[in-house]
Amino acid sequence: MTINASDDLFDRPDAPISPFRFDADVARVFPDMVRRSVPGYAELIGITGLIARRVARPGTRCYDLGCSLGAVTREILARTGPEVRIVAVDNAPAMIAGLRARLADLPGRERVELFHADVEEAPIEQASLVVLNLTLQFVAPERRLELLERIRAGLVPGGALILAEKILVPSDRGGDLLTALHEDFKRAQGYSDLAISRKRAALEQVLLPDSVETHEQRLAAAGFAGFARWYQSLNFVAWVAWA
Ligand SMILES: Nc1ncnc2c1ncn2[C@@H]1O[C@H](C[S@+](CC[C@H]([NH3+])C(=O)[O-])CC(=O)[O-])[C@@H](O)[C@H]1O
Ligand SMILES: O=C(O)C(=O)Cc1ccccc1
Repeated sequence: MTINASDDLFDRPDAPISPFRFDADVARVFPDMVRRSVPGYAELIGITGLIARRVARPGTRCYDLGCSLGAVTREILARTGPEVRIVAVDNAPAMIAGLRARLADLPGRERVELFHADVEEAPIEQASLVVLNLTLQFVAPERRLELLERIRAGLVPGGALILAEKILVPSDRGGDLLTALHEDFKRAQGYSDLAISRKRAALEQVLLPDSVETHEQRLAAAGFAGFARWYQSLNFVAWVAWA
């Protein structure tokens, strides 16, 4: 599979039908799609690596849940020592296949284990870091707390969860402004109005964002002792939480 094609999926006459799926067409354009759709994506990945450098411990594992093509996995690999293992999980076959191909000639790849699995079924053990980078938003809302509880239970002392999400903004002047600015951002990245509105429709029943308050209440309810919000760009937010 050739990866790194530019994302014109939602402009094509054969544009993906709703609902949005992480299939081979999406995998092919994913790096371009995510970079042009998530403001500050590169920074999000880079700082995740810096957090990994601080919290990853020899003899433990770092989990990249919903790894797609492994941007987080590769960043953790670059920032951690030889005794740290990385477990990358995704339930989309095209993503796992794409990541396997990308790892083939990467130094340190023997530290990475790939799993084609649902994050809700993946065992989480001896974890010094678990990353949910733009993944929890695709898990059924009523099962999100259970997943966070399982993650917390799998963390070693001193371990951390990184959670990054598109957030639900209030329908008020500030929230509407963030939503409009996200569309402006996409337009400035070269997406057409048609592509933007088709993708919005395709994601509607699939990507179900929670508000900042819901996320923070859930982190507390899952038993995390504390958290810090370390990133926001428009309607994208990231936290680090510790057990
Ligand atoms: N239940 C599930 N189980 C396993 N995988 C899942 C599940 N639901 C969705 N996925 C997978 O989660 C990924 C979400 S993309 C993550 C970006 C990446 N983290 C990055 O840092 O580039 C975010 C986005 O596209 O907005 C996709 O690869 C899905 O197949
Ligand atoms: O495009 C969006 O609106 C997003 O929330 C980001 C995104 C990026 C890649 C796949 C799905 C959603």
